[in-house]
Amino acid sequence: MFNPRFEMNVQAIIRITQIEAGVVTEDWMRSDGVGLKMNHYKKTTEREGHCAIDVVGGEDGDVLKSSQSKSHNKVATLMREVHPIDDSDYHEVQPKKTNTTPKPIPRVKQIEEWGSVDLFCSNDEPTFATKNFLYLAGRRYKVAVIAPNVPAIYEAHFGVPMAGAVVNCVNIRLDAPTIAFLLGHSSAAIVIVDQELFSLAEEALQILQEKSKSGFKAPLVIVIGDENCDPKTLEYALQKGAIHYEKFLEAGDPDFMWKPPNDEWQSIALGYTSGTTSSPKGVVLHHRGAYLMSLSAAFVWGMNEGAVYLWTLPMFHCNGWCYTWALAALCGTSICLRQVTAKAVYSAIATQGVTHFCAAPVVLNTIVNAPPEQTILPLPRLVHVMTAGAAPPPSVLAAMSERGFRIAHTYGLSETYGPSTICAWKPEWDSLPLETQARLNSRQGVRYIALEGLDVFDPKTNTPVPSDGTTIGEIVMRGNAVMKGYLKNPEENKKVFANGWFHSEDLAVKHPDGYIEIKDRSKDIIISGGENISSVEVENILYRHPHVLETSVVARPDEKWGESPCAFVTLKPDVDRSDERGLGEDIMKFCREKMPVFWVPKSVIFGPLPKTATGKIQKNLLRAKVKDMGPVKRSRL
Ligand SMILES: Nc1ncnc2c1ncn2[C@@H]1O[C@H](COP(=O)(O)OP(=O)(O)OP(=O)(O)O)[C@@H](O)[C@H]1O
Repeated sequence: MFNPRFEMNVQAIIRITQIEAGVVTEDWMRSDGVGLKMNHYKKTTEREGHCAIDVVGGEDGDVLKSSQSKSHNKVATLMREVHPIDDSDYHEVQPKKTNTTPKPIPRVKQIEEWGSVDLFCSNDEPTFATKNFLYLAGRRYKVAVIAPNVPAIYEAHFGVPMAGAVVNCVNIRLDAPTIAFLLGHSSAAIVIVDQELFSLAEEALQILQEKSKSGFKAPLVIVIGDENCDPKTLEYALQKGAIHYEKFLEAGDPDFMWKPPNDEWQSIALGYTSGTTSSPKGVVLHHRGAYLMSLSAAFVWGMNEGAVYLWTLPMFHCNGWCYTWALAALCGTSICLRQVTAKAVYSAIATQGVTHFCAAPVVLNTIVNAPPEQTILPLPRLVHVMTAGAAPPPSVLAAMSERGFRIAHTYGLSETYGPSTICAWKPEWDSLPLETQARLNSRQGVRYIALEGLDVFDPKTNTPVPSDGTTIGEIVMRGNAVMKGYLKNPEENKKVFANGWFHSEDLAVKHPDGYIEIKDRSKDIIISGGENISSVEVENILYRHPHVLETSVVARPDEKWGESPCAFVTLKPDVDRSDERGLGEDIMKFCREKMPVFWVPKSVIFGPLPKTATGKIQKNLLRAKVKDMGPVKRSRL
């Protein structure tokens, strides 16, 4: 098998709970129960103000809602009769038997009743419906969460796995047909949805029902209310038969004692890739990986107890790179942002004592280009920023450092629980010029501590490339911090785990100091006249042009050279756009001075760049656009 099974009897979530609870009270020693976890939460909150969950909203980043002891255990309670997940889709472990005795319930009658009204459970008595539904759902259920960064999605990261279920946080920027596909593919038994996104979920479920023809089992729908949102969306959801999230919690049993997973290999989370290069694939993560990655997420960043973390990174993206669980382990405070703007980020830093946040490079670009009246500089304290998701241009890293942010650059994928490498800072870099520091820090770096193996392989020989900084190969990983596999996708699993390694499809070089540097994704590399051009390197140079706010370079078909670079550029707001042709020529001239001539983009197109919810530029859409434009006709080179 691709991921070695380990014999140590480690139970991920329990360990995390132990860390939280172990520092606080002897109570914990008596049991691993959730009730005691909550005791801990309560005590810590009262004593030290930790573990609070605040919602910061609006343009101003004001705290809108504070929630200090939400009942993860109650969520878990409601799901207690469910057996462990059957993972037979992707490995051979036999499902474990539960030792709870199922209650006799009128199975058929209930299923019919639930299927009948507006797709949702319409039972007048939510408690009854919920408990019974979960029993009926059996042991193969997943709980989908469709929500921005609000406290409920954080809570779901605990309540759902503690119930033995798998949490599937859905990208909220997807359209209804794609969400319908995901819900159908994962067979979500429960959908927890933010009131603002209820109509989207409703549309998705309608599509799913139509497509399913027969055998459609309507999931139970739970709606998260938020007093800061339009009350009409909540009323509408409730009218449609959705259960109010708070009522759902109230219906739980506070004395419920949760059970650890029987096997550390049991699934904890399902997340779909963002689909920037292909259709979304369901990445299944296990408890052991989540546990190890949560601890190393804190460790590599030198995060201490009591960190104040701003949720700029969506929790639906690789479970917030495992910082959801890491923050609980550290008794950290989570500041949630419904919408990320530069103003809200600076405001939260000023008013909430933020010490850490994670963000894709495009978010950093927004922060450095924020109008001066929105910024709070100098920063009131050192703010640590972790960036990943795309290659950060050195110019953006330098600008962030100038503003007093300390950047940790990491690289990884949904398939590796988020980060797999970190560009570990070397003391000797301290004395280097800022630009050199930024260039060194823009390399992807060295293996994360939780990951057993990471290398750059020659794709033909499957052996490591030399550490010469020039030979390009594919980044491969293996070990605990690699997913179990893609859900219901044996073909892809076979492909990505060929030769006992996970194949990332990212192309990189290894430098003599062992640090890796990504040159491109294999699908993004531009092949012009037989020569490889790294779109990342062309972009990094374009980012140095004074008028360029954002850029992305893709291959355009070229009659003479096969492909040639085409640059999409968003100009800074203060640039005079009356002569776009002149601006394009100026950019090409700038490129000619700074890069080999065959790298120079032959077309420059101005406009906003399409992005995913995680801030990734959607090169697939740009490629489709250049395809429509047709090939470059007469190449002068
Ligand atoms: N620091 C980084 N530098 C360069 N590229 C990065 C960095 N971090 C992440 N990436 C890119 O992001 C990819 C992982 O993204 P993610 O798992 O979010 O989904 P996706 O790969 O965009 O979705 P899909 O596989 O459907 O295209 C990596 O394979 C890599 O190409």
